[in-house]
Amino acid sequence: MGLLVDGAWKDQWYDTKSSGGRFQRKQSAFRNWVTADGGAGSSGEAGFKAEAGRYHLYVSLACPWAHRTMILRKLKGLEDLISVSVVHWHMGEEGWTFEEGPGATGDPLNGARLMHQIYTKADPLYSGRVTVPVLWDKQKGTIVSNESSEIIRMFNSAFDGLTGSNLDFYPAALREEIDAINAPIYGHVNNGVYKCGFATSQEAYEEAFDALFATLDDIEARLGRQRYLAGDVVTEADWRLFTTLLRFDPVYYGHFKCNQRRLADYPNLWNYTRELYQMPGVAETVDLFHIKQHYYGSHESVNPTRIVPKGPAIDFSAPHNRERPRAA
Ligand SMILES: N[C@@H](CCC(=O)N[C@@H](CS)C(=O)NCC(=O)O)C(=O)O
Repeated sequence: MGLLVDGAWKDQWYDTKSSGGRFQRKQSAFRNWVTADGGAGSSGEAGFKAEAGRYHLYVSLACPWAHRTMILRKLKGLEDLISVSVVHWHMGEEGWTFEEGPGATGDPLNGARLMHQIYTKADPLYSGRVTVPVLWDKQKGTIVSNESSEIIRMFNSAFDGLTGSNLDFYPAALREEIDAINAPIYGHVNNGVYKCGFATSQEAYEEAFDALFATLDDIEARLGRQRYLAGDVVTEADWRLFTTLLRFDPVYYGHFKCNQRRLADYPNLWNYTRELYQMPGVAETVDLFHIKQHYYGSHESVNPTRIVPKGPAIDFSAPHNRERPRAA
């Protein structure tokens, strides 16, 4: 684990000393947008027009942020238009690598050995963390974006003219509702589990833990009133939450000490997670081997023995009752 400083790699764990033991996630650096006509998006530069075969996605199958982009790529019918490289699950001293292994593809596109070489190819003097997902432009030879929340919005609409897809996970009429629910879920759940797991003071851990479970309690109640987070239809808010929920019992409950309750102890959340998992195409984006190997094997300060637990036994394919959300 490390980061780039003026284009040079430094092996360094997250700094929590200056923040009372709190893990603080840095802002993503590349914030351009692919758009239907190549015009600029809400940040960054113009010049990234949606075209078949032009863009490439770098992901880890372990990573919940990258997982969102893989789900949207699948559901929006973008698999033939946007190619993918999958990094090796182990993130060690050199960060993410293209070492080969089951489910890891290497980097046939750029021939890189390490993910940080993709960042310095885009910006030789880049300083910052080397994260996935990364959306790469083959034509310009640079990174379009390394911010998953924005990549999924590009996937949701920019390529519709090419794919003919009319599925909309960020419909105009629900945007306010989606943005309002995304905010606490990002802060207390998606990032909240990391704040628990990477805390280096008791106080920081407990603060994150309490906020996480208070938010899960709120969502549990909401899912007793309605089928999905923003109402009757699946939106990006559901996919953003899903990738964290999927990892909850296998990883966050134990490895990140998020153990007030298991996900399986929340009737609505657990049924909802299985419903989303069972939607066509979604299970194919899930790789529990990469997920468990990555977390337990890569975070040496959290799990020094790197032993990967065999359990728990979970059946994401078991029937759910979400046709009748109120009944739970
Ligand atoms: N804000 C980013 C976060 C991505 C992120 O933190 N990815 C993790 C993997 S789950 C990563 O690559 N971490 C490497 C590091 O922090 O050095 C996004 O949502 O795209």
